[in-house]
Amino acid sequence: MKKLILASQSPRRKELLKSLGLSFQSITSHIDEENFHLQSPEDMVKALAYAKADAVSKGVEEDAVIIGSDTVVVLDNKILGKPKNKEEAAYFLELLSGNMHTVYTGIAIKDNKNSNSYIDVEQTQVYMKKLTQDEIQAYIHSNEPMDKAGAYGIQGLGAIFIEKIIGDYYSVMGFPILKFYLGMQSMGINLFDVRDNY
Ligand SMILES: Cc1cn([C@H]2C[C@H](O)[C@@H](COP(=O)(O)OP(=O)(O)OP(=O)(O)O)O2)c(=O)[nH]c1=O
Repeated sequence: MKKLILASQSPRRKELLKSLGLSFQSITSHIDEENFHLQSPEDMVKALAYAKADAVSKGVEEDAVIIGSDTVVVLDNKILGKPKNKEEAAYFLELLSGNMHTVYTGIAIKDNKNSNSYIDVEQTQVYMKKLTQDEIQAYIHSNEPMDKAGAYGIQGLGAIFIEKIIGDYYSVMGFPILKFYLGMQSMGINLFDVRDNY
């Protein structure tokens, strides 16, 4: 039976995959994300998602399917990853305040048995309300921004700042569920069978 492996340490990705009723193991990949910064956001998140899956695939058994994902926030051609400190989190939130930005999430699935892979990217537009300095500081104080691309979490307290989104909510959270389903399908793996048998 094939084994499902999530090449991620992200609690959000684990939670979303779990919500589909899938059993999986998660293994953290150690990729130097700095090497991927010169490309377009689409290419960057696809390359990073694949690099994470590929790195983990090398250390696991042949009969495994490995899933990698990567998320960035983009505003006016500026790529915002995870803030390095609270000052950078405040800077990111000031940029996003009152504006529309795009969240890009790449997904890669690699079947270790035949080396087949699927790589895709989802884009979602997010509209954030105008934030006051007090709101920015109070939000940073909650600590929620620190491990998240763009310094906010749509699924947590950050939800209070979101006016609307156009696109896939789960992709903003870090894992594009529909693309995952379609990707598995394109590789000849039926998620309904996986739920029951893996
Ligand atoms: C925009 C946004 C991002 N995020 C998160 C999803 C990702 O975990 C994180 C972006 O960082 P990533 O570098 O994509 O992933 P990660 O380092 O958390 O985990 P791994 O590389 O092991 O898979 O930002 C939210 O949780 N909510 C949001 O609204």
